[in-house]
Amino acid sequence: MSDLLIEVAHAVAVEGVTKTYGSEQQPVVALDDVTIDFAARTFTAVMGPSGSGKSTLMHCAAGLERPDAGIVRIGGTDLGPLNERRRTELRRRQVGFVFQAFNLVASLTAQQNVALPLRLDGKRPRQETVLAALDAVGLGDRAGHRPAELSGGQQQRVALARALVTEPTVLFADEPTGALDLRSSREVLRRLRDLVDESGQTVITVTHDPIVAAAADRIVFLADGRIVDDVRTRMDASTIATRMTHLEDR
Ligand SMILES: Nc1ncnc2c1ncn2[C@@H]1O[C@H](COP(=O)(O)OP(=O)(O)OP(=O)(O)O)[C@@H](O)[C@H]1O
Repeated sequence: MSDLLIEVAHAVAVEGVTKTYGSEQQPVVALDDVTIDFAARTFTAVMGPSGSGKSTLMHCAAGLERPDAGIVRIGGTDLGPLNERRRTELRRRQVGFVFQAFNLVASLTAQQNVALPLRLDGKRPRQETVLAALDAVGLGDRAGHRPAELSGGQQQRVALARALVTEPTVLFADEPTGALDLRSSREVLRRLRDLVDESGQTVITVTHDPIVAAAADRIVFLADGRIVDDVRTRMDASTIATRMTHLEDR
C-alpha cells in the first residue's frame, strides 16, 4: 500500500540511470548513475553546463531513449520491459515534449501540426480544441500558416501547443524559451507555471535562463552526467546565475 502511494506521487522516477555514447575505445558517459524522482504537480528546472547530460536525462526520463542501465518509471509504469509499441502508447497518452528541434511537419499548417498527436492516437480532434491550444500560446491568428511562414519563436510556440493539446500528465521541455523574445518567453513561462498550478500537470524543463529557473519549484544542477545540486526551494534569478557560473568554472 505505501509503495503504491509513493509511486503515484511521482510523475517520473529515474533510478540508477547510466547512458554512454561513443565507442568502446572512446566512451562518452552522458549520464552516470543518476537517481531522481519528479513529484506530480511540480515544476522542475534542469540546469548545467553544455554537455553535462541535461538533454540525455530528458530523453531517457521521457522514454525516448533506453538507458544502458537503470530504471525509468512514468506514472508508476516501468518502461524497461515495454516493447516499442507500448512505450509509444504510454508516451502518447501521458507525455508531452517540446524539444530544441521542433519537429514540426513542414507540409502541414500550424493547426494541422497541433492536431497531429490526437490523430496519431486515433482521435478526431475538434477544431475548437486545436484553436484553443494555439490561442493559449498567442497564435490563434496563425492557424493556417505552415512552419516556413512562421518565425523561429512562433514555430517553438506551435510545438508547445502541440505538446499541450493532449493534456499530458508530464511535459518535458528542452529550452522552451530559447528562441523566444522577452515577451513571448514570459508568456510561455506563465503558461508552464499555470499548467502546474491550475491544471495539476508536471513540468520538467531544461533551461539556461535563470528567470525560467526562478519560476520553478525545484532546480536540479547537472555536471559531468551527475546531479551535483538539488534545490527544492524557490531561488531568485541572480542567485541561480551565480551558481551556474560556479558550475561552469569547475
Ligand atoms: N547521440 C550522441 N552520440 C554521441 N555523443 C552524444 C550523443 N548525445 C549526446 N552525446 C554526448 O553526451 C554528453 C551529454 O550530452 P547532452 O546533449 O545530454 O548535454 P546537455 O547538457 O544537454 O548539453 P547542451 O546544454 O549543450 O545542450 C555530451 O558530451 C555529448 O557530446
